[in-house]
Amino acid sequence: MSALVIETHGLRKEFRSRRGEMRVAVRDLDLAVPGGGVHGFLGPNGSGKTTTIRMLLGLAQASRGTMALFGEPVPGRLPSVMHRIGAVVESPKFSPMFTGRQNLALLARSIGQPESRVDAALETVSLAGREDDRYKAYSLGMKQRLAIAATLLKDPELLILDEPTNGLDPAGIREIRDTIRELGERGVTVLLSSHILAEVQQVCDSATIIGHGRMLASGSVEELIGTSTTYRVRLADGTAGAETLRAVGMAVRAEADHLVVDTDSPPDLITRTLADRGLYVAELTPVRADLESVFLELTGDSTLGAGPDLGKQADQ
Ligand SMILES: Nc1ncnc2c1ncn2[C@@H]1O[C@H](COP(=O)(O)OP(=O)(O)OP(=O)(O)O)[C@@H](O)[C@H]1O
Repeated sequence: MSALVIETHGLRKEFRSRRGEMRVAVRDLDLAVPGGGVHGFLGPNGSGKTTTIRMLLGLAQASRGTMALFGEPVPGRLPSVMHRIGAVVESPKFSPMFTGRQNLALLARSIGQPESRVDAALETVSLAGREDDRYKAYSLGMKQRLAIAATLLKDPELLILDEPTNGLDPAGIREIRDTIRELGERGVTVLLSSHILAEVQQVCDSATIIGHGRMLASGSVEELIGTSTTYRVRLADGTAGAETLRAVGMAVRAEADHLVVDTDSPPDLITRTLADRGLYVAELTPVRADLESVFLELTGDSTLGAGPDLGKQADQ
Protein backbone atom coordinates (compact mmCIF):
# COMPACT_ATOMS: atom_id res chain seq x y z
CA MET A 1 0.00 0.00 0.00
CA SER A 2 1.17 3.49 -0.77
CA ALA A 3 2.57 5.60 2.08
CA LEU A 4 0.71 8.50 0.58
CA VAL A 5 -2.70 9.18 2.04
CA ILE A 6 -3.87 11.24 -0.94
CA GLU A 7 -2.53 10.78 -4.43
CA THR A 8 -3.67 12.10 -7.78
CA HIS A 9 -2.10 11.67 -11.21
CA GLY A 10 -2.95 13.83 -14.17
CA LEU A 11 -6.20 14.84 -12.50
CA ARG A 12 -8.31 17.08 -14.67
CA LYS A 13 -11.75 18.64 -14.47
CA GLU A 14 -13.42 20.45 -17.31
CA PHE A 15 -16.69 22.32 -17.04
CA ARG A 16 -18.77 23.41 -19.98
CA SER A 17 -20.25 26.85 -19.51
CA ARG A 18 -23.83 27.63 -20.50
CA ARG A 19 -22.48 29.28 -23.64
CA GLY A 20 -20.75 26.02 -24.48
CA GLU A 21 -17.19 27.16 -23.74
CA MET A 22 -14.94 24.65 -22.07
CA ARG A 23 -13.44 25.74 -18.74
CA VAL A 24 -10.59 23.78 -17.20
CA ALA A 25 -10.86 24.02 -13.40
CA VAL A 26 -8.17 21.44 -12.57
CA ARG A 27 -5.44 20.63 -15.04
CA ASP A 28 -3.21 17.59 -14.86
CA LEU A 29 -2.78 17.79 -11.11
CA ASP A 30 -0.35 15.41 -9.38
CA LEU A 31 -1.09 15.73 -5.71
CA ALA A 32 0.87 13.72 -3.13
CA VAL A 33 -0.08 14.06 0.53
CA PRO A 34 1.98 12.03 2.99
CA GLY A 35 0.46 10.49 6.12
CA GLY A 36 0.41 12.45 9.40
CA GLY A 37 0.47 16.17 10.04
CA VAL A 38 -1.28 19.05 8.36
CA HIS A 39 -0.87 19.51 4.62
CA GLY A 40 -1.88 22.87 3.19
CA PHE A 41 -3.66 23.03 -0.17
CA LEU A 42 -2.89 26.62 -0.94
CA GLY A 43 -4.22 28.61 -3.83
CA PRO A 44 -6.23 31.74 -4.53
CA ASN A 45 -9.99 31.76 -4.97
CA GLY A 46 -10.95 29.92 -8.12
CA SER A 47 -7.70 27.98 -8.41
CA GLY A 48 -9.41 24.58 -8.26
CA LYS A 49 -9.10 23.53 -4.61
CA THR A 50 -12.77 22.81 -3.95
CA THR A 51 -13.17 21.03 -7.29
CA THR A 52 -10.19 18.78 -6.47
CA ILE A 53 -11.59 17.97 -3.03
CA ARG A 54 -15.03 17.25 -4.45
CA MET A 55 -13.50 14.81 -6.94
CA LEU A 56 -11.55 13.06 -4.18
CA LEU A 57 -14.72 12.61 -2.17
CA GLY A 58 -16.77 11.34 -5.09
CA LEU A 59 -18.90 14.52 -5.20
CA ALA A 60 -17.73 15.46 -8.69
CA GLN A 61 -16.55 13.30 -11.55
CA ALA A 62 -13.03 13.75 -12.89
CA SER A 63 -12.71 14.38 -16.62
CA ARG A 64 -9.40 12.55 -16.68
CA GLY A 65 -6.67 11.20 -14.39
CA THR A 66 -6.49 8.86 -11.42
CA MET A 67 -6.90 9.34 -7.67
CA ALA A 68 -6.18 7.19 -4.64
CA LEU A 69 -6.96 7.55 -0.94
CA PHE A 70 -4.95 5.33 1.43
CA GLY A 71 -3.64 3.63 -1.70
CA GLU A 72 -7.13 2.61 -2.84
CA PRO A 73 -8.25 3.89 -6.24
CA VAL A 74 -11.19 6.29 -5.95
CA PRO A 75 -14.00 6.79 -6.66
CA GLY A 76 -14.17 3.02 -7.36
CA ARG A 77 -12.98 1.94 -3.92
CA LEU A 78 -14.30 4.97 -1.99
CA PRO A 79 -16.81 2.88 0.02
CA SER A 80 -13.95 0.82 1.46
CA VAL A 81 -12.04 3.88 2.76
CA MET A 82 -14.83 6.36 3.50
CA HIS A 83 -15.04 5.31 7.16
CA ARG A 84 -11.44 6.51 7.59
CA ILE A 85 -12.17 9.97 6.22
CA GLY A 86 -13.86 13.04 7.71
CA ALA A 87 -14.58 16.06 5.57
CA VAL A 88 -16.04 19.52 5.95
CA VAL A 89 -16.63 20.73 2.41
CA GLU A 90 -20.00 22.41 2.64
CA SER A 91 -21.82 23.62 5.76
CA PRO A 92 -23.40 20.55 7.31
CA LYS A 93 -27.06 20.68 8.24
CA PHE A 94 -27.56 20.87 11.99
CA SER A 95 -30.87 21.39 13.68
CA PRO A 96 -31.00 25.00 14.98
CA MET A 97 -33.25 24.20 17.94
CA PHE A 98 -31.09 21.35 19.23
CA THR A 99 -28.00 21.88 21.31
CA GLY A 100 -24.55 21.13 19.97
CA ARG A 101 -24.45 17.93 21.99
CA GLN A 102 -27.92 16.80 20.84
CA ASN A 103 -26.96 17.40 17.22
CA LEU A 104 -23.82 15.30 17.58
CA ALA A 105 -25.62 12.57 19.52
CA LEU A 106 -28.20 12.28 16.74
CA LEU A 107 -25.50 12.15 14.14
CA ALA A 108 -23.50 9.54 16.06
CA ARG A 109 -26.58 7.34 16.21
CA SER A 110 -27.32 7.80 12.51
CA ILE A 111 -23.80 6.76 11.48
CA GLY A 112 -23.66 3.89 13.98
CA GLN A 113 -21.03 5.39 16.26
CA PRO A 114 -21.22 5.15 20.06
CA GLU A 115 -22.55 8.28 21.78
CA SER A 116 -19.51 8.15 24.03
CA ARG A 117 -17.52 9.73 21.16
CA VAL A 118 -19.58 12.93 21.42
CA ASP A 119 -17.90 14.33 24.54
CA ALA A 120 -14.41 13.62 23.24
CA ALA A 121 -15.23 15.34 19.93
CA LEU A 122 -16.65 18.40 21.74
CA GLU A 123 -13.55 18.53 23.92
CA THR A 124 -11.19 18.38 20.92
CA VAL A 125 -12.82 21.36 19.25
CA SER A 126 -13.04 23.27 22.57
CA LEU A 127 -16.83 23.36 22.65
CA ALA A 128 -17.00 21.65 26.04
CA GLY A 129 -18.87 24.08 28.27
CA ARG A 130 -21.05 25.35 25.42
CA GLU A 131 -22.35 21.96 24.31
CA ASP A 132 -25.76 22.51 25.90
CA ASP A 133 -26.42 25.81 24.12
CA ARG A 134 -28.74 25.68 21.14
CA TYR A 135 -27.05 25.52 17.75
CA LYS A 136 -28.85 28.68 16.61
CA ALA A 137 -27.11 30.62 19.41
CA TYR A 138 -23.65 29.53 18.28
CA SER A 139 -21.26 32.00 16.66
CA LEU A 140 -20.03 31.20 13.15
CA GLY A 141 -16.75 29.93 14.63
CA MET A 142 -18.59 27.63 17.04
CA LYS A 143 -20.73 26.31 14.17
CA GLN A 144 -17.60 25.56 12.20
CA ARG A 145 -16.03 23.82 15.20
CA LEU A 146 -19.19 21.73 15.62
CA ALA A 147 -18.86 20.75 11.95
CA ILE A 148 -15.32 19.56 12.64
CA ALA A 149 -16.51 17.75 15.80
CA ALA A 150 -19.10 15.95 13.65
CA THR A 151 -16.34 14.58 11.42
CA LEU A 152 -14.39 13.41 14.49
CA LEU A 153 -17.20 11.11 15.63
CA LYS A 154 -15.85 8.34 13.44
CA ASP A 155 -12.28 8.98 14.57
CA PRO A 156 -10.98 9.66 11.06
CA GLU A 157 -7.39 9.10 9.98
CA LEU A 158 -7.79 11.71 7.24
CA LEU A 159 -9.59 15.00 7.70
CA ILE A 160 -10.32 17.18 4.68
CA LEU A 161 -11.21 20.79 5.49
CA ASP A 162 -12.14 23.20 2.72
CA GLU A 163 -11.38 26.79 3.78
CA PRO A 164 -12.58 26.19 7.35
CA THR A 165 -11.77 29.70 8.59
CA ASN A 166 -13.69 31.51 5.84
CA GLY A 167 -15.96 34.20 7.24
CA LEU A 168 -14.78 33.86 10.84
CA ASP A 169 -13.65 36.66 13.13
CA PRO A 170 -10.04 36.65 14.43
CA ALA A 171 -10.95 34.75 17.63
CA GLY A 172 -12.85 32.13 15.63
CA ILE A 173 -9.94 31.79 13.20
CA ARG A 174 -7.48 31.25 16.05
CA GLU A 175 -9.66 28.56 17.64
CA ILE A 176 -10.05 26.63 14.39
CA ARG A 177 -6.32 26.87 13.65
CA ASP A 178 -5.50 25.60 17.16
CA THR A 179 -7.89 22.68 16.69
CA ILE A 180 -6.35 21.78 13.34
CA ARG A 181 -2.83 21.95 14.70
CA GLU A 182 -3.79 19.74 17.62
CA LEU A 183 -5.34 17.15 15.33
CA GLY A 184 -2.20 17.11 13.21
CA GLU A 185 -0.06 16.62 16.30
CA ARG A 186 -2.23 13.65 17.28
CA GLY A 187 -1.30 11.96 14.02
CA VAL A 188 -4.43 12.70 11.98
CA THR A 189 -3.58 13.60 8.39
CA VAL A 190 -5.31 16.90 7.67
CA LEU A 191 -5.72 18.39 4.21
CA LEU A 192 -6.38 22.07 4.82
CA SER A 193 -7.40 24.08 1.80
CA SER A 194 -6.77 27.78 2.17
CA HIS A 195 -6.10 30.93 0.19
CA ILE A 196 -4.30 32.49 3.14
CA LEU A 197 -0.54 32.14 3.08
CA ALA A 198 -0.11 33.05 6.77
CA GLU A 199 -2.62 30.34 7.74
CA VAL A 200 -0.64 27.67 5.91
CA GLN A 201 2.58 29.06 7.39
CA GLN A 202 1.17 28.90 10.92
CA VAL A 203 -0.65 25.58 10.81
CA CYS A 204 0.83 23.30 8.15
CA ASP A 205 3.85 21.00 8.03
CA SER A 206 3.81 20.62 4.27
CA ALA A 207 1.85 22.18 1.44
CA THR A 208 0.93 22.08 -2.21
CA ILE A 209 0.49 25.39 -3.97
CA ILE A 210 -1.87 25.53 -6.94
CA GLY A 211 -2.74 28.26 -9.39
CA HIS A 212 -5.03 28.08 -12.41
CA GLY A 213 -5.84 24.46 -11.47
CA ARG A 214 -2.22 23.41 -11.83
CA MET A 215 0.31 22.42 -9.20
CA LEU A 216 3.01 25.05 -8.83
CA ALA A 217 5.05 23.66 -5.95
CA SER A 218 4.89 21.08 -3.20
CA GLY A 219 7.06 20.35 -0.18
CA SER A 220 7.64 21.33 3.41
CA VAL A 221 6.30 24.72 4.39
CA GLU A 222 9.80 25.75 5.32
CA GLU A 223 11.06 24.97 1.80
CA LEU A 224 8.10 26.59 0.11
CA ILE A 225 7.47 29.72 2.09
CA GLY A 226 10.24 29.93 4.67
CA THR A 227 9.73 30.32 8.37
CA SER A 228 11.71 33.46 9.02
CA THR A 229 9.79 36.66 9.54
CA THR A 230 10.69 40.02 8.15
CA TYR A 231 10.43 43.05 10.43
CA ARG A 232 10.48 46.73 9.68
CA VAL A 233 12.55 48.39 12.40
CA ARG A 234 12.89 52.13 12.87
CA LEU A 235 15.32 53.75 15.28
CA ALA A 236 17.29 56.99 15.48
CA ASP A 237 20.72 55.52 14.64
CA GLY A 238 20.04 53.08 11.81
CA THR A 239 23.71 52.44 11.07
CA ALA A 240 24.53 51.39 14.65
CA GLY A 241 21.30 49.38 14.78
CA ALA A 242 22.17 47.46 11.60
CA GLU A 243 25.67 46.67 12.88
CA THR A 244 24.33 45.47 16.24
CA LEU A 245 21.73 43.18 14.71
CA ARG A 246 24.14 41.80 12.09
CA ALA A 247 26.56 40.96 14.93
CA VAL A 248 23.97 38.52 16.37
CA GLY A 249 23.42 36.88 12.99
CA MET A 250 20.31 38.67 11.71
CA ALA A 251 20.02 39.59 8.05
CA VAL A 252 19.61 43.37 7.86
CA ARG A 253 18.96 45.67 4.93
CA ALA A 254 19.02 49.42 5.40
CA GLU A 255 16.26 51.44 3.73
CA ALA A 256 15.97 55.25 3.70
CA ASP A 257 14.37 55.64 7.15
CA HIS A 258 14.18 52.10 8.53
CA LEU A 259 15.85 48.70 8.60
CA VAL A 260 14.45 45.49 7.12
CA VAL A 261 15.38 42.60 9.41
CA ASP A 262 14.94 38.94 8.48
CA THR A 263 15.13 36.52 11.40
CA ASP A 264 13.84 33.24 12.85
CA SER A 265 14.14 34.75 16.34
CA PRO A 266 11.20 36.30 18.19
CA PRO A 267 10.86 40.08 17.83
CA ASP A 268 11.71 40.75 21.47
CA LEU A 269 15.27 39.64 20.68
CA ILE A 270 15.52 42.56 18.27
CA THR A 271 14.39 45.09 20.89
CA ARG A 272 16.51 43.52 23.64
CA THR A 273 19.67 43.34 21.50
CA LEU A 274 19.29 46.98 20.50
CA ALA A 275 18.37 48.22 23.98
CA ASP A 276 21.45 46.47 25.44
CA ARG A 277 23.49 48.85 23.27
CA GLY A 278 21.45 51.89 24.28
CA LEU A 279 19.57 51.85 20.94
CA TYR A 280 15.82 52.25 21.36
CA VAL A 281 13.26 51.06 18.83
CA ALA A 282 10.67 53.59 17.63
CA GLU A 283 8.82 51.07 15.43
CA LEU A 284 8.87 47.28 15.03
CA THR A 285 6.37 45.88 12.54
CA PRO A 286 6.23 42.35 11.12
CA VAL A 287 6.05 42.35 7.33
CA ARG A 288 4.35 39.18 6.17
CA ALA A 289 5.13 37.56 2.86
CA ASP A 290 1.84 37.34 0.99
CA LEU A 291 0.45 34.83 -1.44
CA GLU A 292 0.92 37.28 -4.30
CA SER A 293 4.68 37.51 -3.76
CA VAL A 294 5.07 33.73 -3.45
CA PHE A 295 3.08 33.28 -6.66
CA LEU A 296 5.12 35.91 -8.38
CA GLU A 297 8.27 34.06 -7.43
CA LEU A 298 6.88 30.70 -8.57
CA THR A 299 5.31 31.77 -11.81
CA GLY A 300 6.34 35.30 -12.65
CA ASP A 301 2.58 35.86 -12.79
CA SER A 302 0.64 37.58 -10.06
CA THR A 303 -2.83 36.98 -11.54
CA LEU A 304 -3.73 34.36 -9.04
CA GLY A 305 -7.19 33.00 -9.67
CA ALA A 306 -8.61 31.07 -12.53
CA GLY A 307 -9.53 34.42 -14.04
CA PRO A 308 -12.00 35.19 -16.76
CA ASP A 309 -9.64 33.88 -19.43
CA LEU A 310 -9.55 30.39 -17.97
CA GLY A 311 -11.21 28.70 -20.90
CA LYS A 312 -9.02 30.49 -23.40
CA GLN A 313 -5.74 29.68 -21.71
CA ALA A 314 -3.23 27.71 -23.69
CA ASP A 315 -3.50 24.22 -22.27
CA GLN A 316 0.16 23.30 -22.11
N1 LIG B 1 -20.08 23.43 -11.27
C1 LIG B 1 -19.27 24.29 -11.92
N2 LIG B 1 -19.56 24.70 -13.17
C2 LIG B 1 -18.75 25.52 -13.86
N3 LIG B 1 -17.58 26.01 -13.39
C3 LIG B 1 -17.22 25.63 -12.15
C4 LIG B 1 -18.04 24.76 -11.35
N4 LIG B 1 -17.40 24.56 -10.16
C5 LIG B 1 -16.26 25.28 -10.21
N5 LIG B 1 -16.15 25.93 -11.39
C6 LIG B 1 -15.04 26.80 -11.81
O1 LIG B 1 -13.83 26.11 -11.62
C7 LIG B 1 -12.81 26.99 -11.16
C8 LIG B 1 -12.23 26.45 -9.87
O2 LIG B 1 -13.18 26.59 -8.83
P1 LIG B 1 -12.97 26.00 -7.36
O3 LIG B 1 -14.21 26.32 -6.58
O4 LIG B 1 -12.53 24.60 -7.43
O5 LIG B 1 -11.76 26.91 -6.84
P2 LIG B 1 -11.25 27.13 -5.38
O6 LIG B 1 -9.77 27.16 -5.46
O7 LIG B 1 -11.86 26.16 -4.44
O8 LIG B 1 -11.76 28.57 -5.06
P3 LIG B 1 -12.78 29.08 -3.95
O9 LIG B 1 -11.99 29.18 -2.73
O10 LIG B 1 -13.22 30.41 -4.50
O11 LIG B 1 -13.90 28.07 -3.91
C9 LIG B 1 -13.49 28.34 -11.01
O12 LIG B 1 -13.23 29.09 -12.18
C10 LIG B 1 -14.95 28.01 -10.91
O13 LIG B 1 -15.73 29.07 -11.40
